[in-house]
Amino acid sequence: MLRQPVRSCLFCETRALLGRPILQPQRPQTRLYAQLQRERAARYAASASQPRGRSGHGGSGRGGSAGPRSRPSRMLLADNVSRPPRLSSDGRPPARHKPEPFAYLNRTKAPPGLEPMQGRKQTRNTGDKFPEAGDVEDSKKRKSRPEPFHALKMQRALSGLPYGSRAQIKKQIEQVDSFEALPLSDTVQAAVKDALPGLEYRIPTPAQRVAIPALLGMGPQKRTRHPAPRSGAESFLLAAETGSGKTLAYLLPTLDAIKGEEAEDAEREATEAAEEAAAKEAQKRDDLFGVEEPLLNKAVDSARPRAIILVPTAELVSQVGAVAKSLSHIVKFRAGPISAAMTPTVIRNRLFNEQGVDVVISTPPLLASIAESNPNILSRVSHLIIDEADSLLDRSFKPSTTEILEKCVPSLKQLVLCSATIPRYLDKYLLERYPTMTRLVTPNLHAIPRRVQLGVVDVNKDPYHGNKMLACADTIWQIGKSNGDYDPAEGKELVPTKRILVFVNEREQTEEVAQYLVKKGIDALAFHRDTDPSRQAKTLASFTGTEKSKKGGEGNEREFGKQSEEASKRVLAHTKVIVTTDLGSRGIDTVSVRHVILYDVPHTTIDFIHRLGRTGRMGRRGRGIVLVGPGDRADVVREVKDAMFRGEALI
Ligand SMILES: Nc1ncnc2c1ncn2[C@@H]1O[C@H](COP(=O)(O)OP(=O)(O)OP(=O)(O)O)[C@@H](O)[C@H]1O
Repeated sequence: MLRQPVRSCLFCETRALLGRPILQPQRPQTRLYAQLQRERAARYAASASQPRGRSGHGGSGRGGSAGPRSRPSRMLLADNVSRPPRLSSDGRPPARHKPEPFAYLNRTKAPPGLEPMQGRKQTRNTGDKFPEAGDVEDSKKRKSRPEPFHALKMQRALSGLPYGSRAQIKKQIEQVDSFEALPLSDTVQAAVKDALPGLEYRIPTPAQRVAIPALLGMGPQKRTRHPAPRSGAESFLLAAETGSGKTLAYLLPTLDAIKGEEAEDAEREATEAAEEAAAKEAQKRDDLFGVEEPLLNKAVDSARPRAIILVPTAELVSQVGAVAKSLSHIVKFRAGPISAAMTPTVIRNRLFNEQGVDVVISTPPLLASIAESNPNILSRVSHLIIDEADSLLDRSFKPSTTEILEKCVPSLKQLVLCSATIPRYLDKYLLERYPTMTRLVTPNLHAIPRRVQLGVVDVNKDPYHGNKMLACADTIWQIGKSNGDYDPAEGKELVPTKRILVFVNEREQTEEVAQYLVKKGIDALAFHRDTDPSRQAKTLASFTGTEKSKKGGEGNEREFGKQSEEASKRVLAHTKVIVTTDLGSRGIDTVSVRHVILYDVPHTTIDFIHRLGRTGRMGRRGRGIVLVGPGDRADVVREVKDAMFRGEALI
């Protein structure tokens, strides 16, 4: 009986019809190829005698378990595949008929005839030849090196300062190693010791070394593109990193200058009075029957300060006012700090004092409104200082700041803008408005102090699962519980209580986060623009180290402790927290703060610098912790962290 053929697929039938393997390659029968075919045929014949496997059409199974009638794999390599090609009689590889399209792959040297042609554009790696293996590696290395500030370049908020200029400034200020080396008068020198009594405070900071000689008209100054004008006020931009003593850097030369002016005025008045007396005497001698003129009381020169310092917040008014007051004991001048947090009576008494006022410290809106009703108040100002200039020339403060500036112009001798950052908008504005302005910058401008470390908490991970408030509370508990942060050998202030600043981006969040922290047994207070001014001062006092008396300190302890004890039984002892916005990040000298938590990733590097600048002040140690939650720019945080690690300036 004729055996029925096994049911097979179209593929097998077609093969049977053709009488040869259907996918037999149509290549020229070279000797090597013929040998390969013979070997394949033998293997095929051997496998055909084996029992049939599962594969219907004789193809090999997937995992390489070839069936009995399986077709040999087309991927099989010839046994002699690794043999080098046979050389011709002159020792060269046999000539090919046709150059294969991929024949030039994997070569490290250009084949003869393919050398670069004359006048052809050369490759970047080697200049005039085909890249060597080493060159290729070099270029790979160059390419693979991650480009710094990739994410930050997208926002690029700060104006740059070349590293060459930084090195030059560093070299220039190296020689000044004491306050005595600075061109300050003896009285001001003596006052420095009074204002900075600690032993560690004997060396001027880079900001002071750069600014003091320049503001006194001595020392090397870096001019902008245009030469300084012969007449009119001199203008300066003092930019130095946070916590670098900028207040004294502008205050000391200003006091020196106004004391000099005062002495000149007194001398001139004395000469004028002597001349007047001599003239009267002569007139009396000539006119025997003349009636003596009655003595008139000279009008008191009240509310006509010689210097004005503008700052953005009431807290800064009291901070700078306190420094000025401590200097005034020796330098002998009258300082009048005024802010909206004071009563109208206090403001009036400070400004319209019958003994006069020499230096007024104020916020721009308040002074602008006073100057509207009393224009005389700005008629004698010779020195105007705009502290935190990046804020005061920003949209919200700019109208009142420029109004004061314009009113001061007729008598102004020196304008000083002071800031920890030079944002690009400020740079542009100053180049247009004050093209001759002298820029006094420090070598570490825009870098976060070296002793500040940055940690990152990934809120998306366990155990927070995106809950930022929980992550914040947990971080604070960990800081509060740790005991390794306070090193008595490190600074004079051994802080028994840990002070932590938490920065949020939106004002509304301050209350929300503070309340949550209180629920978790943490002593936390919200600090924002709408906080009651007297409470604001109390809240900040223990953070800025301005609480002097024990009584005041106890008051603050009570202010802080009250809420958390009410809300929770489990209380984190010896830890105080302020939850604040950018308001708390400008200029406030929070010397006792060792930890700053960035609850939100700041919008720009400007905010990074100011917020992290509340810790690690004046060479102290500090730690910043960023909570990176869902939707936060982790790439920006990574780049800031890398830059801090390398000690580089942010962009
Ligand atoms: N030469 C000095 N040596 C040691 N400490 C100093 C010196 N000059 C100032 N300080 C102290 O450094 C601290 C910071 O000073 P200041 O507030 O002026 O810094 P800043 O540069 O204005 O900071 P910010 O940019 O945050 O406004 C103050 O406590 C001040 O007393």
